[in-house]
Amino acid sequence: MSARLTTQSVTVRFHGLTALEDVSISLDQGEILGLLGPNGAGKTTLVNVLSGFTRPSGGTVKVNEIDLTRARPDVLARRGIVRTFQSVRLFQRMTVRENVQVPVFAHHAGSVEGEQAAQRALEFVGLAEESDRIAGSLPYTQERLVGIARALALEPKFLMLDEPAAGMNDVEGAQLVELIARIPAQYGCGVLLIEHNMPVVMAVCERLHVLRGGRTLASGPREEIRRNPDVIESYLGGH
Ligand SMILES: Nc1ncnc2c1ncn2[C@@H]1O[C@H](COP(=O)(O)OP(=O)(O)OP(=O)(O)O)[C@@H](O)[C@H]1O
Repeated sequence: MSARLTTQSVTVRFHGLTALEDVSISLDQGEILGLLGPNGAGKTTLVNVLSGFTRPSGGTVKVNEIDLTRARPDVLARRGIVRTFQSVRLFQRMTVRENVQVPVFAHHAGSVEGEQAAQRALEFVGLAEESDRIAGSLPYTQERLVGIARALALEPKFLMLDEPAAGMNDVEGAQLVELIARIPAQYGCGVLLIEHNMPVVMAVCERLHVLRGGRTLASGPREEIRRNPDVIESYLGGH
């Protein structure tokens, strides 16, 4: 059965600052949902809540009917909820392959399946031939691809990508779009994509959820969001 990841009325407060208020989203396996909003809108905080790095002050996180609101990141990863980070930190002296294997082996220590999953992920992101290279010698874009391969090697049901194209040039960004678009078919997972680059978002996301000031501004199919006057005024600015 296909699974659905949801938040229901999630609120996060940090010492008086409300980072998220009453945010409800859903992500189905097999779809790509774009999460948009200006700086400070609460996008990363929502991903932190979904991946267990931040406990919400209110609301729930569920996969189907299973409540995972207070689950730790490793528990969520085992249940197939995996995220990447805005700034990837690789083990500089390890090889590319070892970097991808580390999280996999944390789940199934040293297994053949784990090795195979890491290999598949490296092939998928186009880095199989760089597997034996020392991670510290990789250019920036490839470093970011290793971060995505790491997450994919866990064979997630739900993958959250936090600004994966940040710092890439247009050609690299376009290649990444093509790669992200293939993730649901290849891995059968749902993808939550945080991305500021509007052409990237519009190219790969069927549905969008827009945050502003920690609240939901709009949510719906891409074409509807593109025409939404509130979104145009407050965020898209004519893009
Ligand atoms: N750990 C924290 N402690 C205090 N305030 C925080 C913390 N994390 C985030 N915030 C605040 O919560 C708000 C939402 O931040 P968040 O990083 O989620 O926004 P964002 O939409 O991801 O922004 P950006 O596009 O800049 O990454 C901001 O005002 C931020 O300063």
